[in-house]
Amino acid sequence: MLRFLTAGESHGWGIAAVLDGMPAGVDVSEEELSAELFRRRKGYGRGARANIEDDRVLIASGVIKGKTMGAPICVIIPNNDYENWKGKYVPILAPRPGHADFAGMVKYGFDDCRPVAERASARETAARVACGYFAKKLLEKENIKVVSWVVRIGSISAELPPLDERMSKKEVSERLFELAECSELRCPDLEATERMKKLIDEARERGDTLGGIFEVAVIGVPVGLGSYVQWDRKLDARLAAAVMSIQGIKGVEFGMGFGLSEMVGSEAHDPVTLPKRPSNRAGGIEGGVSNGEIIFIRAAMKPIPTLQLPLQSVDVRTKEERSAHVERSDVCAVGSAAVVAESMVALVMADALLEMRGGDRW
Ligand SMILES: Cc1cc2nc3c(=O)[nH]c(=O)nc-3n(C[C@H](O)[C@H](O)[C@H](O)COP(=O)(O)O)c2cc1C
Ligand SMILES: C=C(O[C@@H]1CC(C(=O)O)=C[C@@H](OP(=O)(O)O)[C@H]1O)C(=O)O
Repeated sequence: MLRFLTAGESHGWGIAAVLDGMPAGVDVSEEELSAELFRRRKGYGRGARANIEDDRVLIASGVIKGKTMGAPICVIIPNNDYENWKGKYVPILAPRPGHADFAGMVKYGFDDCRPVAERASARETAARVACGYFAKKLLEKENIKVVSWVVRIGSISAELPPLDERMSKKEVSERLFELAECSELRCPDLEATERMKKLIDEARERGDTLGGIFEVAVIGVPVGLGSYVQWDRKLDARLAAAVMSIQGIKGVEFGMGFGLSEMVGSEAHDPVTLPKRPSNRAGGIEGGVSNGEIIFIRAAMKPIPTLQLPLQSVDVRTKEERSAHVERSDVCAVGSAAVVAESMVALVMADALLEMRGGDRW
């Protein structure tokens, strides 16, 4: 069983994670891990914090001579911003609508929302990406690859670029990913990227924020990961929970997802033909089990909750109406969320692979 826990607050000393259950013998490197962390941190629309952090990562345990040992892996990512916050306490007195502030404060009995904001923050996703890196390396040994790209920012949708009709779905996914890596928003449509950037600039000027939609594809998946025999073993349910757990994600669908509900069965389902099926409207999972096709996941992220032109809120001490707390923030982080989703998907896929194949060493 592959499992992980994270610890750490956004402006505390740092973020850490323990990943348990990685088999021995997987080649890993701090350089590659740092590159993954960079992919998450960068991106048009991110705030000033992204330039403060450099996400230098320490692998504190579980790796010897560049290979995993089968022992728990501990990763530590110091927060550079800690030096600027040390010894200071900035209370959050007016909960930000859309953030965890209000519900968290009531739940844990605080008299302001700062402790909530510190742990609810997506700074924690740096640790998820670190764990996801190890999962990706395990999957790579089985030629399974996880890729992602952004398809919408606010009201602007990407037109996915015309790709050669002779390309396989695998090649198409890989090409979309390559194009996404060239875009500051991780969107394969480079023309739409320019309009999306303008939309982000306009939102920033108005003191507003944006969300969007991204897609994740898992290529090279064998038949049989996950199971229909129990609800909590279904691969789609596990992947949906993993992606939904990312800060700001409000919807997840597989293949044609909600679109399938409008179709008749004869149009919706993918005929079974050998050696390959002609379509993949199911998105690679039937009955909670991978069916050998590419797994396609689409997820929606809501706009960032911290607004520079804030919504109405209430002072939690005086109970008087006032504007929500304002502080430094991202304007849009959909591309970063997509990288986090790749990591979460890789962790679920690696767990399902280990379940099916077993193995202490790889
Ligand atoms: C990569 C990433 C960066 C984020 N940056 C911010 C931010 O700068 N400001 C903010 O208010 N919310 C940000 N969020 C979203 C909040 O963390 C999230 O909305 C909040 O934790 C509440 O969780 P929920 O939206 O899932 O309910 C970010 C989310 C992600 C994934
Ligand atoms: C620090 C990260 O994301 C943070 C997530 C976040 C939030 O509220 O979720 C708020 C912002 O933090 P700050 O107020 O320090 O600028 C983001 O920068 C990161 O992704 O590394």
